Order: sequence, then structure tokens, then C-alpha cells
Amino acid sequence: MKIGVIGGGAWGTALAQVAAAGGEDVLLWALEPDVVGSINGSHTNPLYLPDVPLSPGIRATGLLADLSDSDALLVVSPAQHVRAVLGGIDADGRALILCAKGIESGTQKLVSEIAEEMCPEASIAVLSGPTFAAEVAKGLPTAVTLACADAALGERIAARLARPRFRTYGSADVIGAEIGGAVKNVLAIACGVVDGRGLGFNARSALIARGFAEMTRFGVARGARPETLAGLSGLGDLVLTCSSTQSRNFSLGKGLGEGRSAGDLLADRRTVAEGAFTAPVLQQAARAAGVEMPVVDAVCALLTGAMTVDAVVEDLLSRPLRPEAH
Ligand SMILES: NC(=O)C1=CN([C@@H]2O[C@H](COP(=O)(O)OP(=O)(O)OC[C@H]3O[C@@H](n4cnc5c(N)ncnc54)[C@H](O)[C@@H]3O)[C@@H](O)[C@H]2O)C=CC1
Ligand SMILES: O=C(CO)COP(=O)(O)O
Repeated sequence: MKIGVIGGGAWGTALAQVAAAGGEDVLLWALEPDVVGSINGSHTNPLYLPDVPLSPGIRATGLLADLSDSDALLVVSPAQHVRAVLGGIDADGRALILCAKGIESGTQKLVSEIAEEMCPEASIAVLSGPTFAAEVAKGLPTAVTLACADAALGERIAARLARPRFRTYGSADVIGAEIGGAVKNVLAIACGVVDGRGLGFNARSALIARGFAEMTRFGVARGARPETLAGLSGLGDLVLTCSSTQSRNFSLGKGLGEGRSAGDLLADRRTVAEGAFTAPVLQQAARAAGVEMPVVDAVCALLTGAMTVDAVVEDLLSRPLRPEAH
């Protein structure tokens, strides 16, 4: 029994650490030779997870094919690269635990939908929740949703990945777990804007609550269960990511709120702010589903530079008054 981890960014490295802490045999694939070298040589990942000593039980490789004898694969590449990495591995008959948070540009597919298309013979689960990678890698208490349509398999994976300080809660709602994680990244950009522009805590809380209403409307339209969206992978992650500059999405929004352009903020950035990729495709998907998402529209207008921060805020505040349950 071996666990393969696809992706040597912050989250792949932290999850490898969780797996290794339970005595699993862990092999991590990383794109960058430097990451492979530092994990194998000094048990560190200075590029993506600096200052965290890693378990010597984690080994790394630059060859995806080396993961072919793992019975379970944690897929932790950014959402826009999942299709390409899954194209490079034979996942038939194995458990694919999807950990990226996003929607694919062009296809409007969730990561589980990409995986079903690329690996029709694999068993699919989704791991999502409020999880800053550095905190998880340091062993700070964390809880996640582990969603799988096959209840028995879901229970086995949840038990296999659970640790004393890493609690896994089971769910059958794969789509709901994914939509929470994808949508909250876009909403976190909006909350960062509020912080950067100095609009106050009232505004941030209003945005979290109204953003959650958008997440719920969109999620339910795509078949998610409301209780999943109100759980760790939805509301839980929304609150985390909207509260701290540890979040790359929140930081991006903060920069926008301070008057910098998305182009400048994203240029030369090595780490991924998934919300910047998800926002336009989420906007398209919401429109196609007839779901109103004004906060998501506002983020899109800021990312393209179509509107200024002040114009976007004015726009949101001057919408017609309506019942809260709308
Ligand atoms: N960092 C965190 O705290 C958490 C991240 N996630 C999610 O995990 C996913 C991965 O994020 P991080 O590990 O944070 O990434 P990161 O920002 O730390 O690193 C970027 C990653 O993108 C990879 N990459 C760049 N170009 C690529 C390509 N052409 N093909 C394949 N991979 C490529 C890099 O190798 C690296 O692994 C994202 O969907 C993110 O939303 C989920 C929970 C927590
Ligand atoms: O998904 C995350 C926490 O759950 C990480 O958030 P960021 O990608 O915004 O850093």
C-alpha cells in the first residue's frame, strides 16, 4: 500500500506530511527538479512550504510514472493543470483523492468531472475544507470534508488519512464539496478588496454572508446539498480564506483594493491564486444556469480592470433592495 501525491506545491507537500505521519509509504511527484531535490536531500520544500521540516518518510520524484504502484493518489495540482497531469498517469482501479479547488476554464468542469473523463475506471473522492497548508504541515488542529459517492470507500479513505490533529468528516456529496472550495476562492478575493480599500469589518461580514448566499444558489443549481455548503468545505473554508492574508486569494484582493492591477499582482507569482482562474468561468457557468452572483461579477470586473474598486462597491450597494432570502 502506497500513497502517491501529484503536486509538490504547498498543499501537496502538507498532505504528504499528513500521510507520512501515519506511517504511510509516500511518494510525491513534483514538476520542479528543485523541489524533488530538496525533499529528497534535506527534507524541506523551500520553494513552496518554507520553514517546515518534512518527514524523512516522504520521497519525491520528477517522473509521474513512478507513482504507478500507489493504490491511492492525492491529486494536488492546480485545477487548470489537473487534466494534463491525469493524462500522464494510469489511474485505473485506484482511488483518486482530488484536492484542488477550482473550475476548469473553457469546459466549466469541476475537478471530479475532469477526473471522471480522464480516468473512468478510477474511484473518485474529494478532500476539501479550511486548510492553510503551513498550519497542516506543522500539525496544528484541522478538520476536512472527505466526500465520496461510494460510502464504504469514503469511510476507508477518511480513516486512512485521519490523524490525531487532522480530522476527516465523511460526506456523499462530491459536487457540494467541490463547489464550496471553488467558489470561496473568488469570494476571498472580494474580501481582500474590502480589506485593501479599508471598507471595514461590517462590510467584510456582509460580503461573507451574501457571498455564501451566492455559493448556495449556484451549488444547489449544480446539484450540491445545502448542508455540505454550510459545512467545512463551504462556509468553513469561506470564513478561513476571507479572514487572513495567509490566503493567496485574499492577498490578491487586498492588492486590488490598494489600487494595483491584477496583471501586476499575478505577474511572476509562483504560487497559485485559484480564484483568479475560477472567477470568469464561474461567472459563465452561473449565467448559463440562470444564477445571479453579483459578488462574483464584481470580482470579474476588477480582475479584468473593467471597473474601479469604488465603482464596483457603488454598484453592489445600489442594487435594488430585496428580501434577504432571495
Ligand atoms: N496552499 C493551501 O493552503 C491549499 C491549497 N489548496 C489547493 O491545492 C491546489 C494546489 O495549490 P498549492 O499546493 O497551494 O500550489 P502552490 O501555489 O503552492 O504551488 C503551485 C503549484 O503549481 C504547480 N504547477 C505550476 N505549473 C504547472 C503545470 N504546468 N503543470 C502542473 N503543475 C504545475 C507547481 O508545480 C506547484 O505544485 C490548488 O487548487 C489550491 O487551491 C487546497 C487547500 C489548501
Ligand atoms: O484553500 C485554502 C485554505 O483552505 C488556501 O487558500 P488560498 O489558496 O487562498 O491561499
